[in-house]
Amino acid sequence: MNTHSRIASPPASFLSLEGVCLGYDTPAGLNEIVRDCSVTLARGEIACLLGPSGCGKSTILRAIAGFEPLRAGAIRLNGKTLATPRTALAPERRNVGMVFQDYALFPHLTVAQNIAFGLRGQSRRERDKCVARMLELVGLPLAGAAWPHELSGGQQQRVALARALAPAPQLLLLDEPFSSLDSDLRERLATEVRDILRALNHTAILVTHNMAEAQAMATRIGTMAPGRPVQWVSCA
Ligand SMILES: Nc1ncnc2c1ncn2[C@@H]1O[C@H](COP(=O)(O)OP(=O)(O)OP(=O)(O)O)[C@@H](O)[C@H]1O
Repeated sequence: MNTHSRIASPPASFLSLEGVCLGYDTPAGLNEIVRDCSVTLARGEIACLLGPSGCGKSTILRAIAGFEPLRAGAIRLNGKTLATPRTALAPERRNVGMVFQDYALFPHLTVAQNIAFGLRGQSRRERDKCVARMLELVGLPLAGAAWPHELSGGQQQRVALARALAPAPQLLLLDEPFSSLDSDLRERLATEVRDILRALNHTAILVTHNMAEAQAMATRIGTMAPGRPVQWVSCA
């Protein structure tokens, strides 16, 4: 018997943060916000960052997206180095999508135009097909012609998710995407978004203050506290 066949191979690394340190320059010197954040995610994992206000959760997402320089460490995605203290791939070349707390839909564009916004390189036909697929995916198949202000908060957040997923990013970053919603809707939408991401085998990092939300969504939870390395636990 081939003994190697009985050895389970470790999950392939899709996203890795390796000893990442982040901070902001102040007149008094560097204000270090994130000290030594390390984690490796396989494709399809959903990681949640939990921690008190101001501990640096959004700073980590911004660094992955390309909007904060690394003070130490490295970030790699699907075999590509996104950032080290000496090199940084431009945000638009990272293939990373983001969803924020306030939806950030363009008010002067319809729902369909919002979703199509990141698809400018494609033909009209391809764009229309992708928009229809995304609307179906987030449960709003008839909302394409609506304006953002005609939708509820939960519907707008679904459109924001559709817009982020439309260009097929390799990684999705969600910064407290449910926090402006009431608690019932918040719970329902968290579960829906988890199911959508699972169906697509999508890798994502979610920032939240809410432990129940993290437990409902995550395969991995990173707990942050000021000045301490991020502590990661795996969820069943
Ligand atoms: N551009 C900036 N320049 C200087 N300091 C900043 C900047 N952005 C954030 N900070 C500081 O970095 C710290 C971490 O901010 P960050 O937004 O990452 O925290 P957070 O954990 O996401 O907080 P919250 O849960 O309130 O959104 C805060 O003390 C904040 O004041």
